[in-house]
Amino acid sequence: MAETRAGFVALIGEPNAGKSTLLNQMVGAKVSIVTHKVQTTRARIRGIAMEGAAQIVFVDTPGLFRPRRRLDRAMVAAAWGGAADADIVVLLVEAHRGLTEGVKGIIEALRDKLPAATRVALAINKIDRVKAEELLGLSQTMNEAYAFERTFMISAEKGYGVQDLKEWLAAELPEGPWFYPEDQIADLPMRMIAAEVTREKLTLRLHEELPYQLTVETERWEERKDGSARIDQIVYVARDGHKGIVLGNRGETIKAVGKAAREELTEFLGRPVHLFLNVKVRPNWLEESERYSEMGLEFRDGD
Ligand SMILES: Nc1nc2c(ncn2[C@@H]2O[C@H](COP(=O)(O)OP(=O)(O)OP(=O)(O)O)[C@@H](O)[C@H]2O)c(=O)[nH]1
Repeated sequence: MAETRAGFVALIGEPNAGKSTLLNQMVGAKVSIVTHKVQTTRARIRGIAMEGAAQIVFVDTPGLFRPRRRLDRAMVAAAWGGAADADIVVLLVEAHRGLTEGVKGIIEALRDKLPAATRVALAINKIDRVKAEELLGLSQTMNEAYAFERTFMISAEKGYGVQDLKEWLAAELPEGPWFYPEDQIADLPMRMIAAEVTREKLTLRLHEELPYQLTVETERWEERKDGSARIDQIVYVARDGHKGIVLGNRGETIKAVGKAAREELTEFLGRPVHLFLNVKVRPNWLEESERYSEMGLEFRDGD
């Protein structure tokens, strides 16, 4: 059997560049649309693609725009954090817009914010919107602005060039075991999305009180015969005191969070959801699993 490979790929680009469309093409599931609704500051998984013996884990980078407000700045910092942790970064630009001010800003940040060794490829998207001769000029202009390791011409919507990009990524990722068993990938995005929804509701409810050291995992997902879904999640906190904050007075905080999350999930899935939240204290979870939790990966002892 061929050597397995696995790694993280960050897709970056201006809003509207086509990141979700490209992801859907490569992952083959409409998962990224949903995650739009959930703005959080951590990098997380947008989707996982298998290509031959390689597992490509796409991490999300919340919009890389020019930040004005403090919150926006924090999100952008987190986005670059996600990119810095990636094995390969792919910058997606729009063929008909070219080297815009926004793209220039991103390129500047590529130099300033990422370790020098970071591998960066360019994907010129929406090539269906321009003439072939314009593309060569654009490719040259872009490569003068930054020394990209490779340049791909694609149309995420029509699927042109997407397979080439995917095969190249697969071949370039480090050798190593997969992060997920192949048969778990199918429902993984849903589990993660569900965890993100709950984490978002906790954030909304707790504001500054929210313990930084908090993570949500979907532990169980059961499809029921009556068409509803039962979802069990664990909210991990690092200290006893944090548990009290998350539960709230007589459990009212966690109840409200559960209700809001259940309503959103019910709407999203289009069927009834029974959501069970359990708050657990696990003092060292952050140290045990830092890289994994930052990436939105589930971490199990002994793995
Ligand atoms: N013509 C053309 N349109 C495309 C292509 N790829 C994406 N689009 C369109 O561009 C728009 C933006 O695509 P998205 O995939 O939502 O872009 P995004 O980068 O995820 O956007 P944000 O979530 O705002 O960051 C959508 O209307 C897509 O249909 C392409 O290859 N050709």
